[in-house]
Amino acid sequence: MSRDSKRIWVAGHRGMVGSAIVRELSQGASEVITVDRTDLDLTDQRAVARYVATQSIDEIYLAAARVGGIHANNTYPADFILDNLLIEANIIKAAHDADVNKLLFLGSSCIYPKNAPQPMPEASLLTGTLEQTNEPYAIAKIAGIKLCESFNRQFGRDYRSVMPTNLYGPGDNFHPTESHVLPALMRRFMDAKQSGDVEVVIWGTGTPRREFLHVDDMAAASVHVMNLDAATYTSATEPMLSHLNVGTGNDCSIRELAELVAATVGYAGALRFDSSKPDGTPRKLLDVSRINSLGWRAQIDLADGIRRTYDWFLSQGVEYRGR
Ligand SMILES: NC(=O)C1=CN([C@@H]2O[C@H](COP(=O)(O)OP(=O)(O)OC[C@H]3O[C@@H](n4cnc5c(N)ncnc54)[C@H](OP(=O)(O)O)[C@@H]3O)[C@@H](O)[C@H]2O)C=CC1
Ligand SMILES: C[C@H]1O[C@H](OP(=O)(O)OP(=O)(O)OC[C@H]2O[C@@H](n3cnc4c(=O)[nH]c(N)nc43)[C@H](O)[C@@H]2O)[C@@H](O)[C@@H](O)C1=O
Repeated sequence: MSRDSKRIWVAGHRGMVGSAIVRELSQGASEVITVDRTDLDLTDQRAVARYVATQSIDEIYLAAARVGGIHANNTYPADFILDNLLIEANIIKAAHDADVNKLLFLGSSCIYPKNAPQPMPEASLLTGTLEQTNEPYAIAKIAGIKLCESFNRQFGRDYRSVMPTNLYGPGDNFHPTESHVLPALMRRFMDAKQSGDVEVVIWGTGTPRREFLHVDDMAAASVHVMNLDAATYTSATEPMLSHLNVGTGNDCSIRELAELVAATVGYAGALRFDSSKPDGTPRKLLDVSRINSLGWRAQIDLADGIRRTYDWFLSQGVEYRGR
């Protein structure tokens, strides 16, 4: 079958990353297929098997997951481990059974040990203990990598994995407590500006460091990795036979991020750090030398990405909290 006639399923197409992957793929000649959660619950093994068996799929982008920030992960650990294990196991098994040979699994940089060397190379996987606030989610994501790796080893499949750093952009979740830091602060600063509040509370000490990648860069990286020829991907991921990091290679402190978001929103009040809230991992910066050497590099600078995200957020109307 020629590449032009590929039929590609994007699982999680309504999410921030899935919708960006759909936008990216729509620029090419492939046929992109999607199915709403109301028609297919991805935690339902039989339903997923039926769907994949009947769709003549060539490739799958597995961007569906239960996702949330530090508070959501810490509050709903059972949901985060169980839903993610079910979704990835159901889709990967259904893909294999239906002879879908190519799949891209999206993991997360939280798979690496809490005190991994910085920047964190792919080889630091399983070399130490995980951050407590998201251990259940991280274990599910590690299981996803190992599912792909194991189907490759046992059955010769071409199931690839990418480990994104912290992402942001259009389609993000702006919920006040369940979201990630960047959209949470964007909304909080906007609300504070509108109501004239003299200070805004930021969780934790402000000292943890994070790396932020715009979701359009993530979508471009996903398609880039999926389209590498098999020999290139395999040699790039050795000796793990599994995953590639995706990030910018730069990080900043939460305080610096907060200052940047406040400036973008135009909030001029004070920042108060609430150290009774968890900081999570002290630093999460990915070593992106492998993916860079394969011809992909992040394009969107953080200040520009935050500005674009804010413009998009404003365009959604004041009630928008997420999907
Ligand atoms: N956001 C981030 O900072 C990061 C994300 N990632 C990874 O990237 C991937 C995408 O994340 P992101 O786009 O941010 O997450 P979102 O929450 O924006 O999207 C997740 C998608 O999964 C779908 N989904 C969840 N559960 C089910 C289910 N039971 N049945 C059907 N569909 C379901 C959701 O459907 P619906 O919209 O209908 O609810 C949604 O479309 C995930 O694997 C995540 O772990 C990795 C690192 C950082
Ligand atoms: C993508 C990644 O996302 C989560 O891990 P995280 O990197 O800790 O991401 P976060 O965005 O939630 O927090 C980053 C930092 O920011 C601080 N912070 C300040 N104020 C707010 C705030 O208002 N909301 C949030 N969420 N954090 C805040 C917060 O205390 C922390 O120090 C996991 O789900 C993990 O599993 C995962 O994969």
